[in-house]
Amino acid sequence: MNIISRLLKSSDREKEFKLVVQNLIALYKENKKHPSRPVIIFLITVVVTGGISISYLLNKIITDYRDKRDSKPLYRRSSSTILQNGARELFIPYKSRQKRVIIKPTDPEIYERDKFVYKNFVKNIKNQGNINDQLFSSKFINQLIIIWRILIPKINDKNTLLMITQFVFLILRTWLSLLIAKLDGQIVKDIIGGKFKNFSRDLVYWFLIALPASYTNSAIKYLVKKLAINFRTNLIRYIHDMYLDQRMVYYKVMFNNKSIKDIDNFITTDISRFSTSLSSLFSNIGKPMIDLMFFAVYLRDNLGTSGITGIFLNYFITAYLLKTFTPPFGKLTKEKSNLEGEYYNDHLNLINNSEEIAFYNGTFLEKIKINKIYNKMMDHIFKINRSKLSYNILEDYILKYTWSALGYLYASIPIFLVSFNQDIKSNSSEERNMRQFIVNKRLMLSLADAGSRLMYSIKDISKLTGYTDRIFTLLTVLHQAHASEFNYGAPQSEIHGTVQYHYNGLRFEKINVIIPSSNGNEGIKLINELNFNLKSHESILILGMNGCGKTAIQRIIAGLWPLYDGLLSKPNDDDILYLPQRPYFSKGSFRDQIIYPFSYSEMIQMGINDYDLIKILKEVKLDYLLNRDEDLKYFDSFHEWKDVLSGGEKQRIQFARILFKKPKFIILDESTNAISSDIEAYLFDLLKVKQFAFITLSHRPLLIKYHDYLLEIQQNGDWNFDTLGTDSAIISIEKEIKDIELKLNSVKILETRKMQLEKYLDGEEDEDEEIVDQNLKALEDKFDDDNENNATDQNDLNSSNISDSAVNVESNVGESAVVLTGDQIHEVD
Ligand SMILES: Nc1ncnc2c1ncn2[C@@H]1O[C@H](COP(=O)(O)OP(=O)(O)OP(=O)(O)O)[C@@H](O)[C@H]1O
Repeated sequence: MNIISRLLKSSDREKEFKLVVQNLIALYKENKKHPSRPVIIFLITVVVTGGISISYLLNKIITDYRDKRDSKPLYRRSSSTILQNGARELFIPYKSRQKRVIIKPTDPEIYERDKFVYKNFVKNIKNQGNINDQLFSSKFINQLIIIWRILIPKINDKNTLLMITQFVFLILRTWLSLLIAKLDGQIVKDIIGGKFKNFSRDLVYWFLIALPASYTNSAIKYLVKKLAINFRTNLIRYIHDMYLDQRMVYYKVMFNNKSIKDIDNFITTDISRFSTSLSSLFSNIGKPMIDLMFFAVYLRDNLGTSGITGIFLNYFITAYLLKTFTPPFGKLTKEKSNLEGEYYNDHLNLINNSEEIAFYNGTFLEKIKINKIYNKMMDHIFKINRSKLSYNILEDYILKYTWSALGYLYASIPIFLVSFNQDIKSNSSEERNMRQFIVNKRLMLSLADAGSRLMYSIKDISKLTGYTDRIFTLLTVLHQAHASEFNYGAPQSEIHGTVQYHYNGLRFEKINVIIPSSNGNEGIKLINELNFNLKSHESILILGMNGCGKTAIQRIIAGLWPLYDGLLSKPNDDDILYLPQRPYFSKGSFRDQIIYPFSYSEMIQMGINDYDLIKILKEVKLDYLLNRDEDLKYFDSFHEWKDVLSGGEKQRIQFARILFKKPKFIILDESTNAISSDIEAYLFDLLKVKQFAFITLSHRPLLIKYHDYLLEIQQNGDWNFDTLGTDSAIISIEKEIKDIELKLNSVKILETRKMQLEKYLDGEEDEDEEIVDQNLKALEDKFDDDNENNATDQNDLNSSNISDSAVNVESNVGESAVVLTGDQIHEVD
């Protein structure tokens, strides 16, 4: 009450205020007499870092104790089970127990929402025209903001905690630097003053302070790496969940008209570079910023406002100069990543197709190609280095030398000023000056170091703009291909076919089979208004010349190609098994090849064991493989299966997959052309006996006899549909007779030629040479005629290796101008 009444009187209030100010000034002066209080600061630091370490240790001891108490015997379990909600369940061995980790898939809603964000961004950029992609341009910042949502999806994310912890450590480190600078000055003062006792005490402080200092440094480095890994994992999960889901983006992406080259390189390399670059940028910028603030406040007391203004003016001029002369690192880095990706892919292509290239003797051509891209990459790297050279000279001159000189200048200002003012030189003032100089110099150097690190990070940001742009492009392209209304580059109005699911059969109604266009044009039509209906347990042979569009039908059924028009009725996707022209073999055991695309744990869940697999192998006549190799007996052998198995064996493994999965419908694309005819007949009979409904795509009329219907596709896109019934065997036999006649003819030609050659070599004159020539000509003409009639027949019997008959030979996503079908490749050969 007393105070309040006094406050009410203004004169008293004035007195009171003066008193407070006087007290404060006295306190400040008192404090100035003991400017260095390293002990207190040191103690606080030790308490803070000690507190963190002790709580960490306690936590560890408690969890270790709990682990021991609850420990269960360690047993191996499948490490990746897919739960019903699509989440992955992992069991990770952890100390003496197993840790269960659940990884939830990205919510599909997020993709639907994000799709529009990327779409609008691209639209806006288009409208705004060519935007500068250099440092801090709006494009970079906006791209980063959009990607940021993937890196840190919610505020209370563990990455936010990591960033805050990193921030705390950065402040702690700056604080420790300040402390070390003071202690440094103090030690020099002790030495000059010859105060051994103080010197020894300060040295002990020095060693003690080194403990939290080194801990802090390592902690920051660790946190930067941890954050980079977390960023990468978040991005990769987001991308994998989109790239590898039911919509088969990894396939469709090649039809995106904005497609990118070497998508694999984007996913495997660029994401890692982006994450590292971003997380280290946080500490690269954060630390010098904190340093600048702390040191500037401290130095202001010693150097005065004009000194500190000078320093900052210095910074701004430097930043301006460096920014002006910075080469476009973002663009250069982006281009470098592209070239590195191409170079890597060329090597990958060489390894993947080594046998084929070796047979063709294509080494020289491949070498030229690889060297060419390598040289291009090196030219580019040289260009970057050249542009860096002049920039580095400027950078070094300013940051290393000019700044140090200015640092000395600023650090000496207070000393000279004091000396000029006082003009007295006592021992104690010299000591004080020395101490102050040492402290100022150290802080100035730290300030310069902080400033230069901030300037160096201009280069890092510039590089980050390049990585960000690449990641953003990747995400945009993936979102486009992932959209449910993905239009394969065609105008949206072009795609209006209807797909009906859960149909107990397979029905095509007025479906035009069209090659999707990836450049926004209307696609090329292969088959006109196709109609057919296949019920369960029935079979159909789709016969046609190479490139007429047989595999295209399969692609439409599988949803890889769009349904431009008509109605497609099909069973559930789980009820259909597609056997591609080129069998695929995954990395894994022999068992994994038979049960593909199922996993071992799924096989167990299905109630199937290795004995059942042996039965299956017996049925497809592959059981001899099991006796060949001790490992194979137990299905646990690991090999490069695509190289180890013969063409026919690979195709028979495909039949084993049918017997394992037991689908209702099977689509076989040239799936028996490497199998001997007796086994081929046996396998088709097996399909009939087991009552599978199947569609065979082939150019071999010999297969007619195994089917109920025949769909013949003409070169012009027209087609005929026939019900075969009992006729099938007759038609098939007729075709076979023609085939044998054809072969007989060719043998006759060869025989006649051989006779001619023998006579010629024996030096005999052939009186009837002309007659022989005429006969030969007649035979050859007949051969050509027959051949034309049996055009669809010509390639069948000698196809020995199915792996040669690739469906597509295009290697680079986005370059799908013309794609050769398997047999077109043989023809070109
Ligand atoms: N992604 C693509 N881009 C452009 N054209 C393609 C693409 N895929 C296939 N084609 C073309 O479509 C046509 C039909 O291909 P498809 O694979 O259906 O032939 P096919 O009848 O199965 O031939 P084969 O009997 O040789 O296997 C071919 O001319 C092929 O070059």
